[in-house]
Amino acid sequence: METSQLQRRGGLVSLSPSQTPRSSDKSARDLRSGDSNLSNKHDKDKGVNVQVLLRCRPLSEDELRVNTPVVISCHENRREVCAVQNIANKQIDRTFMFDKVFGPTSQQKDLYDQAVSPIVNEVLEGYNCTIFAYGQTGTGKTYTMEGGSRKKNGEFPNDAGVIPRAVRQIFDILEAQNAEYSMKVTFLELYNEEITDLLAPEECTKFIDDKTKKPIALMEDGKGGVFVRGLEEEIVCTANEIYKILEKGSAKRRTAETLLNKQSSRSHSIFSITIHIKECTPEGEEMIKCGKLNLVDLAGSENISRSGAREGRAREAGEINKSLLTLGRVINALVEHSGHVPYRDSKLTRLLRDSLGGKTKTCIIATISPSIHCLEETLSTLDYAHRAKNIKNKPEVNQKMMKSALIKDLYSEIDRLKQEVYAAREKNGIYIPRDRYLNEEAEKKAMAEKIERMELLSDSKDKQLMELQELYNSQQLLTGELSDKLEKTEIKLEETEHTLFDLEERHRQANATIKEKEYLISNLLKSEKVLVERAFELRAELENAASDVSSLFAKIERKDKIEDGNRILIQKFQSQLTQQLEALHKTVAASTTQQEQQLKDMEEDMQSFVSTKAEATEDLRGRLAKLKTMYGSGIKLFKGIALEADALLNDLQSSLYNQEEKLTAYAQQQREAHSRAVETTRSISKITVNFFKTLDGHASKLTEIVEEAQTVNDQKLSELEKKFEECAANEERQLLEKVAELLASSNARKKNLVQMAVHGLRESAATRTSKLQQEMATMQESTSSVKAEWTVYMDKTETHYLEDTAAVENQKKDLGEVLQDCLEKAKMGTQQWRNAQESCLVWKTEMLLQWSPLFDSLQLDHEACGNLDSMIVPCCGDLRELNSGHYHKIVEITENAGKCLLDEYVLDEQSCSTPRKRSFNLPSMASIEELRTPAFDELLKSFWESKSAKQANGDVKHIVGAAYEGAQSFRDSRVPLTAIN
Ligand SMILES: Nc1ncnc2c1ncn2[C@@H]1O[C@H](COP(=O)(O)OP(=O)(O)OP(=O)(O)O)[C@@H](O)[C@H]1O
Repeated sequence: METSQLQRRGGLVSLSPSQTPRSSDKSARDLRSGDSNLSNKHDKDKGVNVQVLLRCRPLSEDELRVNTPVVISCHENRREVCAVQNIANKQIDRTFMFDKVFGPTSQQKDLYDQAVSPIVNEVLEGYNCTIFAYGQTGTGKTYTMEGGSRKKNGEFPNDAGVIPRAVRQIFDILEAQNAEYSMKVTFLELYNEEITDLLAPEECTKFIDDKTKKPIALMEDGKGGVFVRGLEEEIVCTANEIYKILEKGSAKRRTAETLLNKQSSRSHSIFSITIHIKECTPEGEEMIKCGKLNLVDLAGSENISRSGAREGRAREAGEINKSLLTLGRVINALVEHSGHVPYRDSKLTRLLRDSLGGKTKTCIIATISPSIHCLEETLSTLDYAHRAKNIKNKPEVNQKMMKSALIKDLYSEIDRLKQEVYAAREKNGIYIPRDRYLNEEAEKKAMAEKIERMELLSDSKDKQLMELQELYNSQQLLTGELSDKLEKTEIKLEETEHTLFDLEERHRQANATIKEKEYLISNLLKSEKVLVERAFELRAELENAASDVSSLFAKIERKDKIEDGNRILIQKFQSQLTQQLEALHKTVAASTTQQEQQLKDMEEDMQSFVSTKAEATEDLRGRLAKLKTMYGSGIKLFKGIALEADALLNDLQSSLYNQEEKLTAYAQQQREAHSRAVETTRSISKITVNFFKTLDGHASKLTEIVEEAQTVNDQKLSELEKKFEECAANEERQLLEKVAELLASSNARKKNLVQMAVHGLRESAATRTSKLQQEMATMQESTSSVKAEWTVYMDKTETHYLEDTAAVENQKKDLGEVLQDCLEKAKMGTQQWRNAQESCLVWKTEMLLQWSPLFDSLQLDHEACGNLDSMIVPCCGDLRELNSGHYHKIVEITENAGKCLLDEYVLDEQSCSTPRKRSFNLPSMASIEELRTPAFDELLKSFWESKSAKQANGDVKHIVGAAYEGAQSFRDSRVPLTAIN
């Protein structure tokens, strides 16, 4: 009954609802128990470190689905957490040690039993304890503090968090102890630096978002503590009541869906349980023990961009982060023992002031995610929590109050309130009890003094305010400018973000391109290597080709040398030919001159002969005329003349025969000489033609060699070109198309180079060949022209020769004709002479017949054969007969048609038969008269006088009898006489 009364009265405890029961309370100080004093002193002296637990949640289903890598490993036994970090491709492990570590597989119960349960016990011992969860959004703070699901059908769920478990434990202990207690709970929310009472009645909460509604103020109690004015305190008697309150309060909490948590708490929440427990001292005195448990669920620290917070949510996140930042700064200051701890910078730190560096026992549960995507925040949380470990609190157990004192306090309070109510009800004015009035007056006085001081302070503060106002204004302006700038900067930032995004995209693309390029480059390097190898091979091939080309050049040089030798040979041959031709020319000219000379001589001879003959003929004519005259003048003379004429004619005939023989011999000689010359010329011509043929053969061979060499050259060059093209094609095929652009130029250059070289070689070879061919053509032309000239010359020479021969033949023919004419004429003369002789003989015979006595009386003096008296000349055929004196010869020369005929009549004196007649043709002579010339006589005379004539003995076949005086003219005559029969 008493317990329930206490419980019911719990809300009347003088501590303000949010006010932490403070061990330093003046009223309570005297009521401290001796035990508590001891333990408090111990804690006070040493200080107790804030207990830091670490909890790592398991990967969510979504994370498991996408196989999110885990970078956190928890070693619960070693109380270590290891974060695997990858910086600049280097794996760096960071290990943090905490008071307790709970891995992803840890259960709510484990955490509670190991870490929270002892704290709850301490609360029941009279300590103020705070448990708060800190960590990145979505890492399980709410899950840890409140739990996953609510109690169903009265069963306590496995995933129930710290708060329900603590509530249950408290009630379980209190019930087990059968203690008298009162318990009250408060549940507030700190959202955007505004405190909201989550347990306020509905009417109030529906205006919670109303901006005009004054928010709940956080007040200083003047003793270093803070309290929330007007915060609802719910007095609870059972655990279920608390659960309901919790449910109701939690439902009111501001949550929102973020990228990292579907139901993210956007505010800090503080759930406080204050317990007053009645205790009895051994002396039987009733004491009241007070303990308070603050269960704080902080909003998650978050990366705004990663959590996807925008606009309002971004501001939220900003505020959350701001309060957490202040919390961090407070922790830092406490750890570093800085003089100033910036509790006042945020409401969160003001509310938690006693829990951090104060007299409260504090436990921080740091929650983290094992995902690689949260590593940055996880490390920050780990750093943060690890640092917080060093915060030292000086926990003090709350002073126990005697129940009577407490009741007394409460009664006085009630009285005060009653008097106030009474005064207010009875009087129109203000009525307060005298004591109170006095007290208040004193307080007023003190207050007035204070106010005075405050006013002075206020004045100075006003001044300061004015200054600050000015400063504020200027700052405002500055802020305006800055906000403009900020806006611009934000716009710029946005643009920069866009640009950055683009740049990142580009960077990504560039990276991809770089990778591609790297791949390409590696391929390129490979192909380059292959190319280099190929280039080496090609170089070797080129060197071979170069050596081929040089050997080709050497061949061409050799060929040039051969050609030069050929040229020299041709030149030599030309010079030799020219010499030979000159010699031939000279020979021909000499032979021509010789021929001409011979012809000249012949002409001269002929002329002399003709002239001689003409002279002789003239002489003969003269003689014949004389003979005629002589004939006419006397018979005596006739005989002599006839004889003379006969002799003359015979002489003439013989000389003519001689001349004919000589002429024939000369003609023969000429013919032979000519035929020899012709033969020589022919042989020379043959040799020359042969030489030209050989030359032609050589030239054609040379052309063939040149052509062969050119074909070989061409073949080799085309092979080289083909090889090179094949190589190039292979290389090109081997290379990627992308490399082709790079290589195309080098290939083209190489190709051009080789083509140019090949072209140049070809051109030079072609020019050389064409030059050679030209030379050959020129040589052939000159040879053919020389040949043609030679042929023309030969033809001309032959024609000339033929013409000359024909002319000679003609001349010979003419000569022959002239000779024949002469002979005929001589014959005619002889015939005429014979006729004349015959007629003479006839006449003589007649004469003999008539004048036989005359003949008988004629004494032939053979010794004096030249006797002009002798009319009968001995016969040329038989001198012995003549010498015998038995024969008499009568010569008769007749002339008929210009031809002389000499008839010889031989008379045998002894038989006196008819005289034998022999006829001879004489060279032509006009008349028998001509025989009687002094030359003829002289001829005969010399004839008779010469020994040879005397010793002739029959060798002399023709003797022309003539007058002694005419013999001389026939002596040199070479015209032979021809016997007719
Ligand atoms: N240890 C755990 N075991 C199983 N599930 C967990 C655990 N911790 C967290 N979760 C789950 O993770 C999700 C997010 O947890 P919770 O809402 O508690 O995160 P939070 O830190 O409170 O986030 P916020 O700061 O945004 O409020 C919840 O669905 C919760 O069930």
